[in-house]
Amino acid sequence: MTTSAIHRGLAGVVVDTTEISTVIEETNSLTYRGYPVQDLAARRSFEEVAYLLWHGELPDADRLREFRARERALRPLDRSLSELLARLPATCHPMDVLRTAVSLLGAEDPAEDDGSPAANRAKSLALLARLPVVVAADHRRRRGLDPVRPDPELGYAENFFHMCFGTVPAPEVVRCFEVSLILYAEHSFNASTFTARVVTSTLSDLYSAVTAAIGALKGPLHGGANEAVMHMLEEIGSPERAETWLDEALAAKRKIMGFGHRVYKHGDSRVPLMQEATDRLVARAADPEATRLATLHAALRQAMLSRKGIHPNLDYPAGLAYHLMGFDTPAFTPLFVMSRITGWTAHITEQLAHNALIRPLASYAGPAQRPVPAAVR
Ligand SMILES: CC(=O)SCCNC(=O)CCNC(=O)[C@H](O)C(C)(C)COP(=O)(O)OP(=O)(O)OC[C@H]1O[C@@H](n2cnc3c(N)ncnc32)[C@H](O)[C@@H]1OP(=O)(O)O
Ligand SMILES: O=C([O-])CC(=O)C(=O)O
Repeated sequence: MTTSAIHRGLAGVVVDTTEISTVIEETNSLTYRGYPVQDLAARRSFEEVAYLLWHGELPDADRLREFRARERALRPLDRSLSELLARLPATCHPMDVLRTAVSLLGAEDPAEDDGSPAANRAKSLALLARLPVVVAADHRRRRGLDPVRPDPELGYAENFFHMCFGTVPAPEVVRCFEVSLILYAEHSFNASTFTARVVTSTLSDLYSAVTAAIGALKGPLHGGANEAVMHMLEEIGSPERAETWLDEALAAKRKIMGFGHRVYKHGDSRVPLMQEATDRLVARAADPEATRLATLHAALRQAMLSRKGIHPNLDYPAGLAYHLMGFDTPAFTPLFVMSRITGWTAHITEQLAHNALIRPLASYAGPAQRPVPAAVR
């Protein structure tokens, strides 16, 4: 079948409506359920933002208390998941660990899968509570350390540091992490969210949609870029090499990780806030290595702008921030998952509420119809 217009990568194609968030390219702005994300990041916790994305409104004090209590109670992992984690090869990428863990959680979920909004919200909350436990246990496993149990006295972000490192850093560091979680939570029909919606549109289950979304986020053109940014900074090595490295990389037609965006062409609305938070981490560290990395980071950003006029996306400052917080580079994209699970699952619910099977057309470019030759004997 031929079609008149082909939109490779679905660029510029509007495929559905959504009430969850909007990215306004012209004004470099992003709102979640109508609220500017910068204001949410300045005034609200990640748990409140998760509630907002799922329920459409911010929680009042009672609802927030109940939501937090339920999230904390759901954190502990079943033995089977802990055993599975221990059995995976140490070389397994943390995104593969997470994808496998979600698959197992789906296989073991005893809940009747009626796909109702209430059932899906309960599964979403369980994933929100448990994914950090998996990410932290895997982070420690790769360092040869035993897992640290979740602490129900600690908030979402603090508990995650506690499970990764056995301690909770200064409040400014926790806040910087929470800002990253809020900024990463939701971004309309990006590739991984769209993947989740495609899977959901076949009336498959929530775990299948999330497993597929993790696979889509892993790629370096999407969420995998935050990890790739750190590898790139390590490859460049020093601020003095930034310009020469960039010229060579562009001449070799390499994509520069953490730069460019399908929707924002004049800068990612989330970058200024994340960059400020990262700058605060650098100042706090007061460490020559952190200063050197930050200088290199700024030099590459400047060079990319002057050579190509291309701005950084959220993965650029987030990658450096996660490094400065002490996380291992391969764990950066799983941190993105811990946040985006909120957006993905909000979209799964929305897709189901007004479902239409997602099935585009293709313009055929293969050989014309021809007879099948006789079988070879
Ligand atoms: C949270 C997120 O997922 S944000 C995105 C994270 N991904 C990255 O950082 C990976 C690097 N960036 C990229 O590969 C791209 O910018 C994408 C995939 C994000 C967006 O791609 P598209 O919307 O398809 O932009 P497109 O590829 O058409 O780029 C337009 C032009 O800018 C160039 N360009 C865009 N981004 C980059 C980049 N990071 N490095 C070098 N050149 C780039 C393209 O080569 C193209 O140039 P051309 O017109 O001479 O061919
Ligand atoms: O919107 C996109 O295409 C990618 C992105 O920034 C995100 O998912 O946060």
